[in-house]
Amino acid sequence: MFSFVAEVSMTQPASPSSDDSTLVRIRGLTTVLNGKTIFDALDLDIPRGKVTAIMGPSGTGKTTLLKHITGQMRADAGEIRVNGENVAGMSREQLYKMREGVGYLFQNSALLTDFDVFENVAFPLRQHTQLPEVLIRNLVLLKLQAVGLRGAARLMPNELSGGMARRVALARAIVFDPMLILYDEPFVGLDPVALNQVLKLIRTLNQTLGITSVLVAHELEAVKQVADHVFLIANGKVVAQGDPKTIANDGSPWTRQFFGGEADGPVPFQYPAGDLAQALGLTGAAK
Ligand SMILES: Nc1ncnc2c1ncn2[C@@H]1O[C@H](COP(=O)(O)OP(=O)(O)OP(=O)(O)O)[C@@H](O)[C@H]1O
Repeated sequence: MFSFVAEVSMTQPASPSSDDSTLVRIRGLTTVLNGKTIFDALDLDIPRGKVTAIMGPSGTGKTTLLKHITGQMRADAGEIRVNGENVAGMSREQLYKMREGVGYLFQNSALLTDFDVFENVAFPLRQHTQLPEVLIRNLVLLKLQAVGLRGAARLMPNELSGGMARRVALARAIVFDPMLILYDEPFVGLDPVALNQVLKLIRTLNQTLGITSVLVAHELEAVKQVADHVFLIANGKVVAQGDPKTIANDGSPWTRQFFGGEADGPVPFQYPAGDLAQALGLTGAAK
């Protein structure tokens, strides 16, 4: 389970190999799941203090990549450095501390249904600190103010719209001022107004709190508005990258298929499978 808290751990000195402009450095990442190669010597740098979008066809490994970054899933080979520290080389305690510096926003918001908005945001503070009640109250109200929902503090999750729920989850994810926020499909199911509010919020938080943001998303128009840089991943590698406003027009078969929504192209429609006739027991049978 990811921690929502973030504190001092990410401020530890980075190793000499870390580059100040890169918060997450991925080299030669190789992952094979159930015999399928998900990442094939993937190299990728996530710039510090920017909004980076990870895009790619369904099943290409975007969520898996987020799990590798937090050490929730181990790769078969390669290296991931977060703030200069090698994730694979971390002890359980170091990993736990590193995760404390990461806010994670799930697609479904994952609010605790029996707690009101205030208590949802207060939850990580109560779980991980011994702060006095007055300080908890002030921290929670400030985070709710940041997402525009201080007035909704006493509402229950079932009284919130989808967009509001996502903003509450965001307030909770930033309650300890993380250095890195990972958003897994933050735009799914939002109406245009809520979508614009969430986009504005991601941008504002990124700028005002100096957070590094990584988002996995399929919506190119939304990504164009919020991201500084896009990585398009397919077949286990980065197949295109760049400024979101220009990447869609680079003319490569990958971007044409992915951003143009073409059914046919480098991404096969069929998940890899054996011979159909054999699977149906028809091999050798008369036609
Ligand atoms: N724990 C696991 N064990 C085995 N296979 C897994 C595991 N997690 C994911 N996979 C497989 O890895 C591949 C990548 O999954 P992942 O969820 O990372 O893709 P994604 O790009 O996020 O997809 P989507 O856009 O549809 O959400 C899929 O083929 C999936 O079936």
